[in-house]
Amino acid sequence: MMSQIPTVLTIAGTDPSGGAGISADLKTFSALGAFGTVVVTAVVTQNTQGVAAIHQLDGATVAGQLTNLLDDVHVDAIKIGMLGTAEVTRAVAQVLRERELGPIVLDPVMVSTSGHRLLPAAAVEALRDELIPLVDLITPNLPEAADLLGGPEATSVCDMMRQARALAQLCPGVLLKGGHLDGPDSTDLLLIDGRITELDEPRIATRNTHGTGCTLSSAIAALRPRRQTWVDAVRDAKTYLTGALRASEELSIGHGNGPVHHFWRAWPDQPDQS
Ligand SMILES: Nc1ncnc2c1ncn2[C@@H]1O[C@H](COP(=O)(O)OP(=O)(O)OP(=O)(O)O)[C@@H](O)[C@H]1O
Ligand SMILES: Cc1ncc(CO)c(N)n1
Repeated sequence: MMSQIPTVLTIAGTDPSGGAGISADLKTFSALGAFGTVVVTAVVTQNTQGVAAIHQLDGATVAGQLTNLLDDVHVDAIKIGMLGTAEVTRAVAQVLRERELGPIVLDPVMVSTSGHRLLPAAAVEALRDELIPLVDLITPNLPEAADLLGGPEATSVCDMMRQARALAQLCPGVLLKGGHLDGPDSTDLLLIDGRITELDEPRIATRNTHGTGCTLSSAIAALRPRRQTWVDAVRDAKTYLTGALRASEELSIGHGNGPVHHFWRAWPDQPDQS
C-alpha cells in the first residue's frame, strides 16, 4: 500500500544549536507530517552567534550515504542545503544524474546568517553549472542570487524581478527570497514556467531568524508531494515559516540569532492525532 505520509530527504550540514541545517529540516518535515531522512555533508561547529569551524565530509562519503539510502528507500521529495565544497556538489550531481528523482528543491547555501562562508567562492561555478540544472526549484537569498549571477545585490523588489528572470535561465523554478530587504512585508518572488508570483507576509520583529532559509526550503519539499502546484506548495511553506517565526517568541535559545519554533499550532497536513 502506498503511504499517505511522504518520505522526504535532506542533504545538508549540522547545527548543534538546533536552528539551521538538518535540525531545521527534520523538525520542519515532522511538523508538516512528512517522514524525514538525512544525508550529512558537513559537521559544523556553530551556535546562534556564529560558525566556529567546519569539518567537511568528502564527495565519496556523501555520495555513498546517498546511494545507500536510495537503493533501499523511495523518497518523494528532496531538499538540498549546505554542500560545502565543489567536490561534494559534483558528487551529489553525479548521483542525481544517474537516477529518476524529484521533486528537488535546492537552497544554494553560501553564507550563514552570521556572515560566515559555508561554500567557497570557487565552488559557486560547480553549483551553478552542474547541480542547478538538475533540480526543479532554487531558493537563493539576495547575496546568493548576486553570487550566482555575478552582479550586485538587489536593493528593491523591482531589482528582484529582474534577477528572478535572469536566474530562471539556470533553473525552471526560482524562489528569490527578500528577507534581507527592509519594509513592513518580507517579500519573496516565485518564478515558475515564466510566471512570477509575489509572496508577501508581514515582517516579524524578531532576532530569531537563524535557519529561516533552511525551514522554508524544507517546508516546500515536505509539502510539494501533497500540493497540486509549486505555487500552492511555496505559498503554504511561507505561511508555515511566518508562523514559526512568530512562535519563536516563545523560545529563548542562545545569545545571538535564535531559531524559529516548529510547533506553533496544529498544521493541517499533520496526521490526525485525535
Ligand atoms: N523578519 C522576518 N519576518 C518574516 N519573514 C522573514 C523575516 N526574515 C526572513 N523572512 C522570510 O524568511 C525566508 C528566508 O529568507 P532570507 O532571505 O532571510 O533567507 P536566508 O538568508 O537564506 O535565511 P538564513 O538566515 O537561514 O540563511 C523568506 O521567506 C523571507 O521572506
Ligand atoms: C548547516 C547549515 N546550513 C545552512 C545554514 C544557513 O543558515 C547554516 N547556518 N548551517
